[in-house]
Amino acid sequence: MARSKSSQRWLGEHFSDEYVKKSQQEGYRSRAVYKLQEIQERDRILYPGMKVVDLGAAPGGWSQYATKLIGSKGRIVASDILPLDPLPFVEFVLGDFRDEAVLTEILNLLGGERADLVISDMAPNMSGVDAVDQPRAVHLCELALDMVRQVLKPGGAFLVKLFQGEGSEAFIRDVRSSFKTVKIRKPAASRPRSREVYVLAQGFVL
Ligand SMILES: C[S@@+](CC[C@H](N)C(=O)[O-])C[C@H]1O[C@@H](n2cnc3c(N)ncnc32)[C@H](O)[C@@H]1O
Repeated sequence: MARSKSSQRWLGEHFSDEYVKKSQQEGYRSRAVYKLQEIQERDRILYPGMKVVDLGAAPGGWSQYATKLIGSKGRIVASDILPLDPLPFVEFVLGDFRDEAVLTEILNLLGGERADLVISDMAPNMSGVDAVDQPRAVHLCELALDMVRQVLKPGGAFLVKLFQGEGSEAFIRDVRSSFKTVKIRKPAASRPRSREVYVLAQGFVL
């Protein structure tokens, strides 16, 4: 099958990327793991025994990394539209997180307790047309925030990928209305030319 110039460029960058090589050497399923690792090293959001919800978890790099830090007494409920090859200590819900049934299953797996942390690395399928992609991406973040308000315990934290552009400042203001502190992180593994940043919100106020 013929590949477009942009997909050829993506593949070229992907395979020469130092984080791709590192993830393959270290047995991680994605290069995205180094974004979470850098945030963890700075902000210490993961700790033993905690309950974590990982939205948009496939192929599973973030969940893999999180299980190492939360240990056997912790719990990870991961969810994605795409299937996830099983990971030890990770409970998985297949489906669109916007479906009521997915939310119900996540809540069931949390065993009647709220989560300490929700992480979301979700991104919509990009069309390449900014006027279409940006509102879609921000809307996904808003829906993730709605879900967070239903599953997170008071004092809990939320880490979410956001694309800077139209609507992103309004989303950050919305996050601020429910959390004591909100920080923006741009890890080294996040490609400089990408407008993606991570919003880290801590101290959830119910
Ligand atoms: C960048 S990947 C996540 C990578 C992951 N953090 C890792 O380390 O392996 C984004 C994921 O978001 C998922 N996603 C996008 N929209 C979603 C939705 N509405 N519900 C559930 N998952 C979604 C995609 O299927 C994709 O697997």
